[in-house]
Amino acid sequence: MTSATSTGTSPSGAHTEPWTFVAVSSASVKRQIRAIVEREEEVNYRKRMGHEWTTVLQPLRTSWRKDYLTDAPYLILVFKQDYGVTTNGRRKVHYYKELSVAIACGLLITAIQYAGLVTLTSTPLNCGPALRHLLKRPLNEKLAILLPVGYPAEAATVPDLKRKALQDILVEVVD
Ligand SMILES: N[C@@H](Cc1ccc(O)c(I)c1)C(=O)O
Repeated sequence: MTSATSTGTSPSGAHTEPWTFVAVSSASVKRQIRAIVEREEEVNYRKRMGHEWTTVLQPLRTSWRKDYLTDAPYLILVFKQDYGVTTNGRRKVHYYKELSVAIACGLLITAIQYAGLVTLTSTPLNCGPALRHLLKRPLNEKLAILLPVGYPAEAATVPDLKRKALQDILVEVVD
């Protein structure tokens, strides 16, 4: 809850706040989300993604099986609002909506981490409409990301990812 509050302070194009955060703790809804995601991801991994994509993911040990969707106490689904609707029913343009939602997701991930919890950035391919429907979200909302949130399992391991060196990511322009 606190994480969503801090994320709601995120900057957005023309301050249109083009996001909706859906926090799911219901075990039965989490089960339904898992069924939708695993059904699509199995096809993604087996057919749609192709050899190059699945090969590059191998060190990260991802797969179509998503135990975390029912293990995690919370699933936060972030929806991007393609446009807003004013109180008198008119459409409101949402400027820079992709970038605004991406910034908000970054803040949310950071807030979760600062709260002592963990998450992962999951991007259920081709599941947006079914998840939007399940969660009764309106047509102007598109799923941007799904974050399972909780404490790490005792036996959890994470890949030992190396980061690019500072000189490879920072270009300084000085007088
Ligand atoms: N959406 C899939 C596949 C996936 C996974 C990790 C990743 O960095 C990338 I790029 C894609 C999934 O969530 O498993």
